[in-house]
Amino acid sequence: MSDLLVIENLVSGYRDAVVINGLSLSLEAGQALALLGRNGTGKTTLIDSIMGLTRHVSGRISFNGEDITRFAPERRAAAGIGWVPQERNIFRSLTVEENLTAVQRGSAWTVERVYAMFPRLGERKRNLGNQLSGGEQQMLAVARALMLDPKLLLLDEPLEGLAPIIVDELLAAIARLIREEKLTVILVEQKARKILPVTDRAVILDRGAIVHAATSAELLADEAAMAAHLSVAERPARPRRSTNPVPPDATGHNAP
Ligand SMILES: Nc1ncnc2c1ncn2[C@@H]1O[C@H](COP(=O)(O)OP(=O)(O)OP(=O)(O)O)[C@@H](O)[C@H]1O
Repeated sequence: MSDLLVIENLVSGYRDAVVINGLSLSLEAGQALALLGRNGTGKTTLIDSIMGLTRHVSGRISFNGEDITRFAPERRAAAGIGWVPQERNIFRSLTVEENLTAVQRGSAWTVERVYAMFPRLGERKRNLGNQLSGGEQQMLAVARALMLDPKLLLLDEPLEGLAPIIVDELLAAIARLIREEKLTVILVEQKARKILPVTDRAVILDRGAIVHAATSAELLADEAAMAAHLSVAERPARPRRSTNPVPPDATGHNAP
């Protein structure tokens, strides 16, 4: 398989601040990469740099055989890079269906195909964006990105702040995009153990550089690397009795 994305010695950041420090990374078409690391290690800055939203200092980014280093964000999107930022970019005053058709490129991804991937969106197709739960908004944000028929999908902490039941539903859809649709994906997440089962490879960032790279299966089995580079909260969950008799809010909002 050929590399869809190649990043060579990238240095980038914001105004005077250099955040990404000479990072190199390549991703084959059809691969899914987990982009991991503690808070503030540069994950979002790397995603934003791939999208052309940061200050470029030096280095090179190639996508689908083309040097896109100097491309504006819209040109990168047109070249096939789909982006779902942490802020869930959806039109809140449009219905679910209008959100989808507003961005459709007459591509492989139709509204019906999106509803087959996210049945919950089909059920809510006449609801406005601002009437959706957090989890539904996140599904809609991913679905909108799909309507642009991306070759590479960048997902920046899509699971953050969602109730466990919605996390599992969204993760199952992302897993289908990776395994069945063979979409190339970079998935940013704090909870490594949640996403490593659905990705092929993983890199861990610290201070804007890759400090560990492995297959996802290797990293999942590597307690020492997890402990060294990821948060303490990333220890395997032990079964324990619930102290809270109220189940989490199944709408996707955090339980109080
Ligand atoms: N707009 C900005 N201007 C200047 N510095 C920024 C800006 N955004 C982020 N930074 C800095 O860049 C560094 C990396 O932040 P970044 O958001 O990329 O980390 P992250 O790994 O995605 O963290 P998190 O998991 O908390 O989102 C941090 O030190 C942060 O303070």
